[in-house]
Amino acid sequence: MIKLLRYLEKREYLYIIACLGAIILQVWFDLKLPDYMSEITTLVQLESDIQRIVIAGMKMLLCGMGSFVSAALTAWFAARISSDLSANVRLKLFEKVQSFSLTEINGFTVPSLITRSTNDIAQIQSFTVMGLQMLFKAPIMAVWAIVKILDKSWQWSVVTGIAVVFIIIAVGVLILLTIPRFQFIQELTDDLNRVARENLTGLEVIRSYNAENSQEEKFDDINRKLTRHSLFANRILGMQLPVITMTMNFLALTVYVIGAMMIQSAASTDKLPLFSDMVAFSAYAAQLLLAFVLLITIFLLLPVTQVSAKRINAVIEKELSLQNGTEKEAPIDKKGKVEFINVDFCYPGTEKNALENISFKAEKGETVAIIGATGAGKTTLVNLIPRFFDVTGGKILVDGMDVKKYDANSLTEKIGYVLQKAMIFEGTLRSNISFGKEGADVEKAAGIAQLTDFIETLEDKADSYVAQSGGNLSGGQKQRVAIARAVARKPEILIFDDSFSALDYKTDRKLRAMLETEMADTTKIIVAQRISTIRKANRIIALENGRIAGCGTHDELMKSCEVYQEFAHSQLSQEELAYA
Ligand SMILES: Nc1ncnc2c1ncn2[C@@H]1O[C@H](COP(=O)(O)OP(=O)(O)OP(=O)(O)O)[C@@H](O)[C@H]1O
Repeated sequence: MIKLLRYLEKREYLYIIACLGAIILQVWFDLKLPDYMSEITTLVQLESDIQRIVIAGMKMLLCGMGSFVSAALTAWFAARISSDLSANVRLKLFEKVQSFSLTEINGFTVPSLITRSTNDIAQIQSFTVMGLQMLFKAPIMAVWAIVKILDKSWQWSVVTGIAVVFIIIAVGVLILLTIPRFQFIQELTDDLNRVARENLTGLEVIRSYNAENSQEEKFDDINRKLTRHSLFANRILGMQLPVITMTMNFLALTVYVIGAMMIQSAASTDKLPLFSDMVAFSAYAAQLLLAFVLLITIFLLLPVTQVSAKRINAVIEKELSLQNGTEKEAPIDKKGKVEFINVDFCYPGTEKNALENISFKAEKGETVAIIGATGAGKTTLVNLIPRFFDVTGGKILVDGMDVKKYDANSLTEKIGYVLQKAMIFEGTLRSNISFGKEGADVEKAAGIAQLTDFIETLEDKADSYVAQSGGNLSGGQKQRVAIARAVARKPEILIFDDSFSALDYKTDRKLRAMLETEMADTTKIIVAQRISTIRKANRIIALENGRIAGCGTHDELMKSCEVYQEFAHSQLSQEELAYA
């Protein structure tokens, strides 16, 4: 938690000082108030002038108002500081996650990164807002109140001491009983979110398989557990206030009983000061108890917050597995050239190489295709070019320079990557196509990606609204938007990871023809399952279990590569080849 405080800025430290000032003021007002109570009691007993009583009453009222104003100021400053701190931490976390490679993201997992950026930060924020008020106020209040009561009577001090010990134990036990439950509740909430999310995203599948009942059972099971544990935790926690009130009442009663006995046996001149002291003492004792309740609450909540702080720090301090290079450009002008030299790759945490001894070249403007069975390593291979992962053996050169030497932005600037699953952002078709490239020629890119006909049917053309994840687009439209986005960057290298699979044969053919003419100088690396898509490639790499089974043109592979022949024969009977 302390580590996170480094994200406070100068302005917030000033707020902390102001907050501290407001707290001291509030404690002063709170503890000054019983003095006037005692004064009024004495004045009433002595049947003094009503004016003096009113003045003392006014002072008491002012103390009450002063306490209210300083408490409000404390809350204002605390809210400001905690909001600023969480905003700074959230930004830091976001920036760090942006710099992660897939290794780190897979290591933490996406749901966990989301929870850390939301729930864990919310926990820090609520602890800070509470902590700032309690952590400062409680010790000041406790010490001040002890100083005030010590010179009164040792009998009163002893019963107050007993009440303090009792309340520390009672509140402590109650909180300790509930903390593990709350941690469990957090896990169950995650589970509930997971099932609810699965339900919403898989609605069509659930309906078409009549699986509503089994989904409902899953939900019901977690929901029941959550309700049971929440009920237990809240019932226990609900006991806290009655225990505190009961202890305070008992303390007040005992102070009055002891006071009554002391007054009875005191000399008549001491009776009145003793009575006033008793009134003031019970008010101080109540404040002292409250201070300890605050302290114990904050100390017991600290471990839970500590867990959140550790989870956040783990992300912020995570060492990047990919070190960014410094070179912006390769020393020799070989634009668009990609070369794999004896590349091996093994996923973190696995033992078997996903790729082994991969070597091939793609010259500027060439089309190199990669084909292979499911799990052969096609996606893994193309993911290594923009450095989503680093090779574990051999090297990859882009424009003649090792990809590890490039500054990350300079490398990605050269590459237009279309993922297997098209990623669409909420916005417009235009914002999606020009994504990451201001001033991109959206209409031209849309033309190459065979989107123009579709755009023309829309009322707002390229400025038409696109829902989150492309919810209002078809699979093929999404893929074409993603292709247009990659093309709009005018990259040196275009990578298509099975990006034509959702297109009909005719659109696929037209799109490839446009790529050949309009992007003639761009190197194209195409992962595909259809022979028709890659038949005309300059080079085709047939992958089998992470190794190259054959490399050459379609005709060469048809003669020499068994893996490729199997692919071709399985598709020859289909219309596909005829369209190629
Ligand atoms: N993040 C990962 N961690 C561990 N192993 C992985 C990971 N991603 C893929 N693999 C494994 O690496 C191998 C190659 O996977 P890859 O996704 O590259 O195959 P692919 O040829 O693209 O398959 P498909 O055509 O089905 O997309 C598979 O055995 C897969 O299980």
